[in-house]
Amino acid sequence: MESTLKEMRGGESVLDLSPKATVGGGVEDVYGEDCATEEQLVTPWAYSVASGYSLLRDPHHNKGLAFTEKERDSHYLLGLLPPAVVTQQLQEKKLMDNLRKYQVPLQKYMAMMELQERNERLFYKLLIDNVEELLPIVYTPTVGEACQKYGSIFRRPQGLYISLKEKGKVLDVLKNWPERSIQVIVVTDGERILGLGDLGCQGMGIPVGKLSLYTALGGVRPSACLPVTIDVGTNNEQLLKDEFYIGLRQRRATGQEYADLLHEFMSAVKQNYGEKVLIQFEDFANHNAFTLLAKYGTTHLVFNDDIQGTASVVLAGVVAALKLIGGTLADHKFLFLGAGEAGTGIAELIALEMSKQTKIPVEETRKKIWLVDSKGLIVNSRRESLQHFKKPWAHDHEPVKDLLGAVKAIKPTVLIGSSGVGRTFTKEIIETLASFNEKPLIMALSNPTSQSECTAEEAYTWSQGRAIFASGSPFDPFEYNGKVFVPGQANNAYIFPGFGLGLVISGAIRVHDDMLLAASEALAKQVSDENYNKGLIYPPFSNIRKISANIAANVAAKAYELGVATHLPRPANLVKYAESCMYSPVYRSYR
Ligand SMILES: NC(=O)C1=CN([C@@H]2O[C@H](COP(=O)(O)OP(=O)(O)OC[C@H]3O[C@@H](n4cnc5c(N)ncnc54)[C@H](OP(=O)(O)O)[C@@H]3O)[C@@H](O)[C@H]2O)C=CC1
Ligand SMILES: CC(=O)C(=O)O
Ligand SMILES: [Mg+2]
Repeated sequence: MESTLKEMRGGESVLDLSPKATVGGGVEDVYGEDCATEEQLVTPWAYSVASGYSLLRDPHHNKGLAFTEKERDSHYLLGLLPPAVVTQQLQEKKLMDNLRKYQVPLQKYMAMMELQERNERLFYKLLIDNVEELLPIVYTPTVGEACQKYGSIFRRPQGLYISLKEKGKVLDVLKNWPERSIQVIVVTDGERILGLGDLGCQGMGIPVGKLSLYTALGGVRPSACLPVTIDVGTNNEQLLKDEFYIGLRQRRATGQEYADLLHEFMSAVKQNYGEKVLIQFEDFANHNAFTLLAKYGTTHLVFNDDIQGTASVVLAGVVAALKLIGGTLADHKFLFLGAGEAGTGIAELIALEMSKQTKIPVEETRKKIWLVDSKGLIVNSRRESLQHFKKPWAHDHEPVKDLLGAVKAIKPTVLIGSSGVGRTFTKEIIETLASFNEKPLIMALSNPTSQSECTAEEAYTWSQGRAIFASGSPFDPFEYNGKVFVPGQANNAYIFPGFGLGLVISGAIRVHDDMLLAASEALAKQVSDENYNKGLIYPPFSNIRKISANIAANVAAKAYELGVATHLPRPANLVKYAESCMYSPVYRSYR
């Protein structure tokens, strides 16, 4: 190995092989075979060229019937495939026809997961070309049901499972993952999966789904994506009793035990993959999410999708909606149902943007924003008992016990649902909101569809067709009084793929709030007059790769401006550069 490396570097030895040398990290010697001391244990990695039967079973390289005659001959595939040779387009047509025959969304989900494990490029070709049709399958709402039933539908493991049993060995577990050059990790501990609560280890469906969007929507290579589930147990009694449950059968570890495992994971990731790997926290409960973000925000490239990605997408929707509802951001009054990660994250970014636009301090602009939690309106008299992330929102007001009371008292122009509880925007609430707003903006963000604060039909009907409506999970267009209303999807899926791509292409080492604002601005700019005419405040997902390239470019530009970009020199045209970096699912020809 030493001589090979020496040859590669023109004869100059770059490794310190002295007995003192420690096991190295980073990209040069990720697995430490080269610089380990004689006493240290190493992983016996072997590279081989896939051919024959193993080539057909390798999802990264398998092309099924699309292998050409020449490839079949030179890769020992003769006889292993029937004679027909087809194009990727025909494979796509056949699979879409088959998928459309399934009546049950979960069957479609399972068919898509099987495809991902059988032929990765074809999976991404389908997802990219049919994004609006397949997003509700690989993502919300179906992924929620898949997580609930993950144990029963489990066939082959996807992603990396790190449980309390691996305490002290997390670095070794990372080394078991077959890919070495990782750029994006999405990690969950499964405690707040969408609005479905604690699904423990079965939350794995979320990092897997999010990362498939990183590739399909943002163009990050699949091999650079690593889904991780940290299993510290579950407090979900139903799962603990479920014979098919795939996780640790114990109640959740908390306190120091929890913090230690998370810290070991964060340290091992940095040691193994270096400084520039993006770690996206996903669907952690809020009592851990804010702490983890604050703790690792200064030492790692971390991003909390539920707090920050959601904030960026909602701010973009609100800014775009101003064209329809009128006024500036600071002219509006916001009321949230739900004061957790999503609610307070969005509120803070809106207040920040208002402050930037008006030059009024953020402590003042926050006063335009009100939040309701399970105990009612967040007001000053509750301050002492509030969790830290709610305190900035405790304004002077008498106590109000519920949302209807808050709508009447505050008279918001914008109503945002981030409670995780379905059907909480009742007829009376929407009618009251519509009674003092010509065009109320209603965003029912909670996922999956069952947890949406109201349906599109309810929002349009109860506001007599005046509401501008967007929701976290998709709703079909709805006809009211002869007019078709198209609801937008206010989901962080618009942001995180492009945001992550922007970090990767600039080699950013830290995330900054200004990058969230940059992403938001890029998204809002993509809404066209044609979209506005349909009542949409987001562009269609069918344009998502172009949208992601623009978001990535704006985020990367901000990273360069802030001096946290390490990919130098800065490419002149960042949109073109982002596009040129995107993964294409088209089959490659094999020699
Ligand atoms: N569309 C999108 O892109 C995104 C959507 N979401 C969705 O938002 C929802 C919330 O997520 P997140 O913020 O992380 O969750 P959290 O658990 O952090 O916050 C939930 C908040 O809702 C409040 N709440 C719960 N039940 C009620 C109720 N009956 N009445 C009033 N308030 C209530 C809680 O109150 P208390 O604090 O008193 O317990 C808490 O403040 C989820 O459904 C999630 O799927 C999240 C991220 C992105
Ligand atoms: C969309 C998302 O991240 C959530 O609902 O948690
Ligand atoms: Mg989430």
